This record gives sequence, C-alpha cells and structure tokens, in this order.
Amino acid sequence: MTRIKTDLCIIGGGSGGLSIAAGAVQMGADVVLLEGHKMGGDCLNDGCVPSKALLSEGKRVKAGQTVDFGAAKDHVADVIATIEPHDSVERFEGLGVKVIREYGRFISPTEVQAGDTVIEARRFVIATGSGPLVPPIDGIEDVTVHTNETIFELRDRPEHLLIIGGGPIGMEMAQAHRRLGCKVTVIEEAKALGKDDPDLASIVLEKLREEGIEIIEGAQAESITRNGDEITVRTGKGDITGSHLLMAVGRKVNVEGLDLDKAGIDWGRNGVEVDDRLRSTSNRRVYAVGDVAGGLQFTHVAGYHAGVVIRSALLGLPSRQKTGHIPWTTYTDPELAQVGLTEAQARKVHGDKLVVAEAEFAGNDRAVAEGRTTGRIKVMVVKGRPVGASIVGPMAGEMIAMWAMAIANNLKMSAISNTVLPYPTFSEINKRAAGAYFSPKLFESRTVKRVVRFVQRWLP
Ligand SMILES: Cc1cc2nc3c(=O)[nH]c(=O)nc-3n(C[C@H](O)[C@H](O)[C@H](O)COP(=O)(O)OP(=O)(O)OC[C@H]3O[C@@H](n4cnc5c(N)ncnc54)[C@H](O)[C@@H]3O)c2cc1C
Ligand SMILES: NC(=O)c1ccc[n+]([C@@H]2O[C@H](COP(=O)([O-])OP(=O)(O)OC[C@H]3O[C@@H](n4cnc5c(N)ncnc54)[C@H](O)[C@@H]3O)[C@@H](O)[C@H]2O)c1
Repeated sequence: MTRIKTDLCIIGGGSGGLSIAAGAVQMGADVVLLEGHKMGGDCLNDGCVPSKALLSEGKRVKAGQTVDFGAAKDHVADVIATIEPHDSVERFEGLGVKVIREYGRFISPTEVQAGDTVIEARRFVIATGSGPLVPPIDGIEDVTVHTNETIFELRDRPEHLLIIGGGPIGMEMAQAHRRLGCKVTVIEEAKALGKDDPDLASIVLEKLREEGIEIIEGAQAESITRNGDEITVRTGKGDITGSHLLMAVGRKVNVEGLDLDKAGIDWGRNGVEVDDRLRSTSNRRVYAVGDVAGGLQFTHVAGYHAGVVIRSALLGLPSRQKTGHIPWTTYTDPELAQVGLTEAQARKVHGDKLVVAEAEFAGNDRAVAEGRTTGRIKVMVVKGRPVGASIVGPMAGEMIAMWAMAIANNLKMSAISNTVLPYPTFSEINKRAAGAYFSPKLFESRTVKRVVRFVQRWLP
C-alpha cells in the first residue's frame, strides 16, 4: 500500500472536480485527483456534449441536409474527441495534479483509499456526480432500457423511440431523434418541461408536436412489457408501443461505494448534506460540489461550486454559494432559458410588488429577417431590479446572459436600457423588455407630460 499526504484530494474528475483541480494546483496547492471511469465525467462523455452534438445534427437535417443516423453518431464521437484533451490526464498531470485512475472510498474521516493508494488530505472534495435514475417499474427487467449512458452509442436508427420523462433530457433527445428520422413518443407523468415557465414551455412543446413528436402528459409509466421486438409502456392514458426505450426521469446521486459512513459524512437521497459553503455538515474537512451536492444539476453550477470551494478551502475565505442568479437553458429549437425566479415563483415571493415586462420576438427586426419570430421574453421586476427572466426563442441561451449578469450583480433595469446594442441582434429583445418596463412610467405619466410641457415653454 502506498501512502500520500496532500492538501486537497478530489474524488471525481468531471465538471466540478476538474475545475477545482485546475484552479487549486495553479494557485499552489498540492492536489490529488481520483477518477474511476472517464475523465470529463457525464458532461463530456454522456451528457451535455453528446446531446448538443446530436441536436446540431438534427438542425442540419432541418436545414435540408441529409444526415445518416450512423454519421450523426460519428459527429458526436468526433466532438467528444475534440474536447477530450482539455479534460485529459495528460493535461492535468501537466498542470501538476497527481491523477489516480481509480475509484476512491473513505476508510476514515481523514483518509481515502483508491486502488492500492491511501490518501491523507487536509481537505477532501466529493465531486462524484450523478447517474440516470431507473425506477423499478413493473416489467422493466424484461426490456433493454437505454439511458444517457447508452443512447449515444446506438448506431442503428430506432424506428420508434419511447422516452419516459419529459424533462430537459427527454425533450432534447426527443427533438434530436425526431429530426434524425425516428418516430418519437414522450411519456410524462406530470407536465413536460415542468421546471420552466409554463407559458413559455408550451411554445416549445407546440413546436415539438408540430415536428411530429407525440407528447403525452399526465401519464405515469406503470408497467412495461416486451413482445418480440416491441416494447409497450402501460400508462393511465393507455398503452404506447415502440421499438426502443429511453429512461429520462431524473438522476441518482453517486454516493454508493464512497463509504461515507466511515468518514462520518451525512448524506441523503439528494446527495451529501452540505451547508451554504458546500461543506459537509458532519465532517468539516470535506466539501461536496456539482450534482452530488444536492442542488441544481448543471455543468456551470459545478464550475461555480468550484470557485466557492477554492476560496474557502485554499484561502480560508468565508465563501458561500447563492442560487438566485443561476441560469439554465434547454437546447431544443426554440431554446428555453431561465434565470432567477419564474413569474409564478416571483408572484409568490413578491406579491403585487412584482411587475412583469414582456416582449415578443416578432417585434425584433433580426428575428423577422431570419424568419425566426416564434419567441417571447418575460422579465420579473421588483422595485426597479430584475429578479428573474424567462426566454423562449432562437438564441435564448445566449440572450439570458444579459439577465444573468444583471441579477448576479444586482443591477437595475436601467442598466439594460442604458446599454446600446448593435442593430439588428436578437439581444435587442432584452432592451425591448426593459423598454416595456419603463414605457408606462415614461409615456403614461402625467408628471412627465407636465414637466415636458413646462420645459418646452421656457426653452428658446
Ligand atoms: C444527457 C444530459 C445532458 C446534459 N446537458 C447539460 C447541459 O446542456 N448543460 C448543463 O449545464 N448541464 C447538462 N447536464 C448536466 C451535467 O452533465 C452535470 O450537471 C454535470 O456533469 C455535473 O458535474 P459533476 O462534476 O457533478 O459530475 P460528473 O461530471 O458526472 O463527474 C463525476 C465524476 O466522478 C467520477 N466518480 C464517481 N464516483 C467516483 C469515485 N468513488 N471515485 C472516483 N471517481 C468517481 C465519475 O466517473 C465521473 O467522471 C446534462 C446531463 C445529462 C445526463
Ligand atoms: N440543457 C441542460 O442544461 C440539461 C439537459 C439535460 C439534462 N440536464 C440536467 O440533468 C437533469 C436531469 O434531467 P432529466 O430530464 O432526467 O430530469 P428531470 O427531473 O428534469 O425531469 C424528469 C421528468 O420525468 C418525469 N417522470 C418521473 N418519473 C416518471 C414516470 N414514472 N413516468 C413518466 N414520467 C416521469 C418527471 O415528472 C419530470 O418531468 C436536469 O434536471 C438538469 O439538471 C440539463
């Protein structure tokens, strides 16, 4: 058995773990990184990157090009291979990180074992991510169940893909597969894209339905049966039969196998129990980041967590995570993006102090020029400051950046309206929403009218 003493031991080489490793080592810490499977984690290998690459192949088909299903998978593999070096062992060892390609598990409150190495560290970071949740639906063991870990490997085009779960994974995969020539049915027990503003989500769902995707809402998957090559999912709304099945009903955090109990680390169904510094509530030398930290599950959140932990674990600064400024985007066409509170959430928190400013993509010259006018923005404003923004439409994921910046920095609506943007851009829709907020104050105010008349009388 080899023993290593280090400042920081990071368990998991995905979005969160790699961000901390790169930051910490370049700031002078002694860092050990453990990765039991693929460097880059879910995002690079089975998540964001392959899903966006497949969606982009779907867009090419939509634009009139012919894309063979197998060739689309080659593109997915190429994209991963292009990004891979950034997350590679070579790059991290080059930075000075000691990378051990083994799964780690705690053997005491201060030690982790990985293969035949025991690592004793001043601080540990659990960055083990999450995996697909496969619920014990009756009959599930009799069929091949695809998840995000296997769907990207399919080379032959599924005739009819059944997707259980209408969250971001389900809806992105539905559109990509539909555009690549599959029949697709989504089975959702509640509302599809239910974490987003329902008015804006319904615009996406309408578009997906127009493209031929069947979306059955309020239909829980109750049992599954196989009949030769066919798979039938029984729901309260009837039986649905297809050729392939993708499970996309949420995530299960990766805590099994870590022997957290041996280190006195409390955890639950959502992950490691942490305070707002991302520190384990029961073992103060341990932090958790990313999907396993029990909050929002996005790559950029794991990256944000990395900054919080680096400030705390390396510099001893009182660094705390916030969540009100975290954006997300679902990369369907049209895109659906959110930051801060939705209208319903803002109404609950702020009551009649809330003003909702809206603008339509149809009123934007760039959208008209490109014939991409389906879209809308809603900005939730309280006392002159945005507390949330929801956008559906082309480039919504890019446009949300302005509101993410405004909310993260507590800027006023005037910061948006004072900004000059190039014409014609989609981002001008953001300014139009700010204009919609100020218009009634400016154009429907008697005081403003009186002041203007008075000034005009005295001006030479
Ligand atoms: C299909 C899909 C699409 C997605 N699309 C997006 C998107 O567009 N945008 C976005 O922001 N997010 C997206 N996500 C979410 C995003 O992938 C995750 O939020 C992100 O990867 C979480 O990072 P992480 O560091 O917590 O975990 P991961 O990146 O999963 O990394 C965890 C790593 O820990 C390793 N590990 C686990 N246990 C151990 C152990 N005991 N010892 C050593 N290593 C271990 C794993 O092998 C893995 O490499 C998507 C997810 C999926 C599934
Ligand atoms: N673009 C992005 O940023 C992106 C893309 C994909 C995934 N992600 C991340 O990954 C996470 C997981 O995505 P997801 O889509 O698997 O999870 P999710 O929790 O967001 O959605 C799962 C959906 O499945 C439904 N469901 C659950 N059990 C069901 C059943 N038995 N029958 C029918 N429907 C059922 C739920 O009501 C829910 O709508 C997301 O929350 C997000 O954090 C992000």
